[in-house]
Amino acid sequence: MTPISDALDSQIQHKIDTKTKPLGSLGGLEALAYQVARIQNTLVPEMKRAHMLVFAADHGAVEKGMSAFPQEVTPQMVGNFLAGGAAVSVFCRQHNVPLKVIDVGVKVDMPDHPLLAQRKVAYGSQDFTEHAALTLEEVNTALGVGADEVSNVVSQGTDLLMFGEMGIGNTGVSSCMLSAISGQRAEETTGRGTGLDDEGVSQKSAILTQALNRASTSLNKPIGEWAPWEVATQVGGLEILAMSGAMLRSAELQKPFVVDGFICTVALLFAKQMQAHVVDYAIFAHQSGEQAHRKLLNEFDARPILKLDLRLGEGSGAILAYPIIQSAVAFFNDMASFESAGVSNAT
Ligand SMILES: Cc1cc2ncn([C@H]3O[C@H](COP(=O)(O)O)[C@@H](O)[C@H]3O)c2cc1C
Ligand SMILES: O=C(O)c1cccnc1
Repeated sequence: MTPISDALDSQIQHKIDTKTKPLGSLGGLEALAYQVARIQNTLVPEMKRAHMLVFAADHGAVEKGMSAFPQEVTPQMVGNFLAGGAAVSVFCRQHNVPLKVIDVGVKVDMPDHPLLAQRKVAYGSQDFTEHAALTLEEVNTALGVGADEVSNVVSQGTDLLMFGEMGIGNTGVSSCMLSAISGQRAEETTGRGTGLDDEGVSQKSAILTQALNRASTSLNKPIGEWAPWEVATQVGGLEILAMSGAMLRSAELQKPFVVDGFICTVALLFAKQMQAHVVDYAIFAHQSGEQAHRKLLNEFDARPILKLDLRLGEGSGAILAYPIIQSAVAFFNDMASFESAGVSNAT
């Protein structure tokens, strides 16, 4: 992965600073314009075509009681995305962004649909309280599916990738991956997901602790010290890993991508274990209501665009941030400079 070129850095900053506005007054929008122009390595960036890829999969440990909702909601919601009735479908339609759903591991077969890619790696993961969640081959296949889907979209032409997920139980799987990578206990990383009460959260965190203890014993290593492939096989999820693969390929192809909520940020954390520079291409859409997200964002030094207490996933926060990213590029390209508009600058 080539690091982003710094050749235009001072010209990009100069272009921002000479617009008809007090210095720095467009705040976070300036940082966004700077990031997109740097990634595209141009003083005239484009932000006209974006694509949303939603990865779907199931999780064996859901049967132990990790979510407020039953597993059959995963395929039902995939149907809803395809029919155009889900939140992400509605917002993508509003902004003219094509949506594609990729089945990487839903527990049942999904009927064919023009917006669905049938890329099932397995019929869900194994219950990670009892065994490793995935084989190494499944992990690599899931990473590869995410990467392939991004290559397809990039070959059609795109300025921005957005990723989303659907998989009942995947806030728990994300918390477990976060604990395994960071060494934080499950109590610190577990949240309410789709709406568990306090008792439900304690049960979820006990399940995650059981999975982390089982895997630590089998690897003979404490959490925080596992290799990335150990994290992925022991406690990973197929849609989360597919998003990591998609992020890594976006960065390789020098395309910016939008990180949605907590689950998507954990996918980025995993991708970062493989390639640190992937983070330079990430635009953080929002701070989710899932409790561990704020701290995780701080660790990335991220300044999320929105803070709406969304706790939905699907890529819904990413698509909501899209018009703001477009506005950042629009001001950078189209606003007058003090010189062009004949406006006096600060003395
Ligand atoms: C109707 C419905 C639509 C959703 N859309 C996204 N999610 C979100 O909720 C799930 C994660 O939460 P948990 O870990 O608590 O199961 C994921 O599928 C995520 O995309 C949904 C969940 C439900 C119930
Ligand atoms: O922040 C997220 O990604 C999230 C939170 C709750 C439920 N689903 C997703």
